[in-house]
Amino acid sequence: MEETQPVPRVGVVLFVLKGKSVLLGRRRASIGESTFALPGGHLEFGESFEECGARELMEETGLEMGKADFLTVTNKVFLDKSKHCHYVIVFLRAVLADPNQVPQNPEPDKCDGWDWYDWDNLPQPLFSTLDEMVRSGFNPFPAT
Ligand SMILES: Nc1ncnc2c1ncn2[C@H]1C[C@H](O)[C@@H](COP(=O)(O)OP(=O)(O)OP(=O)(O)O)O1
Ligand SMILES: [Mg+2]
Repeated sequence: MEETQPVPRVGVVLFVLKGKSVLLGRRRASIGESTFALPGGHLEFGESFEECGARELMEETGLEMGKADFLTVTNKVFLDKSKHCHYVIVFLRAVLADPNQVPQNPEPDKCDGWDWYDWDNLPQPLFSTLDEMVRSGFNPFPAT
């Protein structure tokens, strides 16, 4: 019988910025359980990064994405207790279409809820990839 080899997948993740804050939610999922993470998910066949980001943001938070820019990309192998997987993760910076929108939690099985957190006072523990970026001095805000 032919065995399916695991392959790398593409994730698109958003730094949604509002003033000096970023949108984070506490994950309820196999990878990064209980950590604070950015909204995002798997790139689907035929999607642009922006389309994927806007779709995942709507599915996970009910928020409508406004302008988005490419920030960076990482190549990450997760050796989680429950699951081993490999992602190329594309990070975008985005703002909301309407800054007064309030995040909802349409997928309570995947997230405890979304809120805005001051970049200078982020909650702990952060999702591993985000934690590594913050520790390395990464800053998602546009240069002023
Ligand atoms: N905040 C994050 N920082 C870095 N990588 C992330 C982040 N969020 C997700 N990823 C990476 C690792 C995840 O396993 C992968 C897919 O995202 P995840 O949120 O687990 O999928 P999903 O359930 O939202 O996607 P789908 O709905 O498409 O199945 O992307
Ligand atoms: Mg997700």
